Amino acid sequence: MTKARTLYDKIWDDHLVQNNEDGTSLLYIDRHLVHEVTSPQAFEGLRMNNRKVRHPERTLAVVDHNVPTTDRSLPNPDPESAIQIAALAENTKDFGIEYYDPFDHRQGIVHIVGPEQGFTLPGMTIVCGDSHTSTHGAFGALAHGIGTSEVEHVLATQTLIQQKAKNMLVRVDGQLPEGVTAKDIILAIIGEIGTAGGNGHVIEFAGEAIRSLSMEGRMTVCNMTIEGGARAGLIAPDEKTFAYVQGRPRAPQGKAWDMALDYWKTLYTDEGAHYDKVVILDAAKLPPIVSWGSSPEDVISVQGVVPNPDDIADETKRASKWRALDYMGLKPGTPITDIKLDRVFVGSCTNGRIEDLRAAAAVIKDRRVASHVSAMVVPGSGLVKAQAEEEGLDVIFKNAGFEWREPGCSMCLAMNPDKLAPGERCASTSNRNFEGRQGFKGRTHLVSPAMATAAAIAGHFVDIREWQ
Ligand SMILES: CC(C)[C@H](C(=O)O)[C@@H](O)C(=O)O
Ligand code: SF4
Repeated sequence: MTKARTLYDKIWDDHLVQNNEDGTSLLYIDRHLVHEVTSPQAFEGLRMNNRKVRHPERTLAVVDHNVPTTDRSLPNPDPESAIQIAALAENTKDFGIEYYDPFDHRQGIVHIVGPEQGFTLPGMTIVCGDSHTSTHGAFGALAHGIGTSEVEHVLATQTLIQQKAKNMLVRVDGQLPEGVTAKDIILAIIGEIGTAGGNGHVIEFAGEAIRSLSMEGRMTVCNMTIEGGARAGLIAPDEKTFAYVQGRPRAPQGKAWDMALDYWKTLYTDEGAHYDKVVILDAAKLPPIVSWGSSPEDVISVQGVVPNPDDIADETKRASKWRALDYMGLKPGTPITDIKLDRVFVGSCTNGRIEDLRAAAAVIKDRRVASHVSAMVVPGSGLVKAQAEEEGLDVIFKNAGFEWREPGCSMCLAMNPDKLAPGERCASTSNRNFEGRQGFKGRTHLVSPAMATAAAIAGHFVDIREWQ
């Protein structure tokens, strides 16, 4: 009998080209996503070595981090960004790679575009010079971020040198209460395991609560796996996955679809397979979550209070959490619902998909954004934007006083004109809250789309479970 294997083991084995003497392995890479920030030097390297892209048809490029989310027919206000975008256009043209430019209706955040196009498929190895490539693990693909020199390596060879990670299981049992979402699941997991909890592991998410999530929700969970320190996150594909993929522009069709499906159905962890680490959570006990500090592990229930770092035994950790509170301008014991906001951002590759925008819009019910709050909704892609507009969500947002923008990374990170001013406090549906992430001295609280929208209207955090 063959050894019981995890889903990670299976995908790894199916892509292994060779094991090297130094303990590393050469893996075949099925799909390579490229964006403007981490690719320029890689293309430069190819030019210098007179090399071609090995498989242009397995490579897809899109611009996202540097694009303004306002009218793009105007010149880019940031010359550096304009150079970066022009470089991607030129590189993809020179090397024969498909590229979605800022005016293409398919343009958007790379991790939203891949799945939308059916470029992301179960069982594949997927890389991108971007840490949140873990998002694609929601399809049962082994997907992880790589550095710029590795981007060059994959462009040139369609392979990657990797060290096999350990297997970790995070099982979320039971059903989520009303108002509690995929975002709260992953924030709770990171709160539980810490930002180093997944170090050296690939995390497989399983359990009833994960199975019950839509593909969008699963992507939210896998997106933030990287914030838990893991190499990648994985969810075994099922009927929901197949239904999402079927009919997408780059998905297999006809006989190829049937063959793919047969293979995809073998992608699950065998009974009795070994995990090096196991964490179990009960979904029914999860509240809506708000981050209070400058790390995604600094999380608490919306019903809680800002914790007191003096309660932490470890001196270094205590000092770092005091520093976080100082940066955030918060005092221990303050109820989370007393925290007032200046800005609200709904978007990013964590929560910029259609389901997220629907959840946000549903909270509004003819109310308006509080007068002291400035709020914006940034669809994750042109296709998400078009779908939302078809459903009239843009009108709901605009009538409530939200800005409705063009797709891109936007205020998830301060690499384009959407930034917090120093001292501004933001409820954000993105994934990172470290110092300066959304702008110099900006203060970020990570929350779900419904929580962010309710906070925009109330002007402070509210418990979405009590929202009428
Ligand atoms: C700019 C890019 C390299 C970066 C990443 O790797 O994740 C960005 O997308 C982020 O979210 O911080
Ligand atoms: S939306 Fe944010 S997290 Fe996602 S790729 Fe862009 S910058 Fe990175």
